[in-house]
Amino acid sequence: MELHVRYEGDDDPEKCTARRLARFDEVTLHDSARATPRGVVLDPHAEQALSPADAAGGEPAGEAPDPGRLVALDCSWETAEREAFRLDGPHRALPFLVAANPVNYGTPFQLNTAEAFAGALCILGRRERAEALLSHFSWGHTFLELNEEPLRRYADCADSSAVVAVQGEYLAAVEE
Ligand SMILES: C[S@@+](CC[C@H](N)C(=O)[O-])C[C@H]1O[C@@H](n2cnc3c(N)ncnc32)[C@H](O)[C@@H]1O
Repeated sequence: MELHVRYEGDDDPEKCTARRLARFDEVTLHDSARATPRGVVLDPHAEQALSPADAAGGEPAGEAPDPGRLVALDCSWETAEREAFRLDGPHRALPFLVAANPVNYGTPFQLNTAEAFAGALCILGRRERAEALLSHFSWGHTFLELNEEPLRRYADCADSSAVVAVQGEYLAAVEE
């Protein structure tokens, strides 16, 4: 599965996970929306949750980009408003997952780009690729440990509704 990043460049370049992943040839950076290829866009504002049904790249059967693409927007959370995600392809939000990176440790939903790709890859059944991505970060294994159970359960879901139902259990537990 190809991993693409619309790189905004408004965050600290020293801490930017997308830049680090690009240095290891794990992702391709693009400096405009036009230059960014169509794929499943990881968008926290999206109406629909990512599910294993998106494994074909979010395209109708027979029209999937081979081998499928995931796209993230790497920007600061201050500028990550709905309008910033004008990128081509079906938009999907990641379900309840907790950040493990030192900047946002323990915060649900607010993942960095490496965590977002890794979470998506696990849900889409590509756990080994997720582990490879996270191996470039000292905190990487912690993301998989913290989210072990939800990631396994989301990956067993048939579709987005089932993912949302599982997510509901974690949200209820947090609110207790
Ligand atoms: C806002 S940027 C912050 C990147 C950070 N500067 C870094 O160094 O990784 C994180 C990106 O990961 C993806 N992402 C993070 N959390 C997400 C969620 N809950 N649902 C969907 N995508 C998410 C989005 O593409 C989002 O724009």
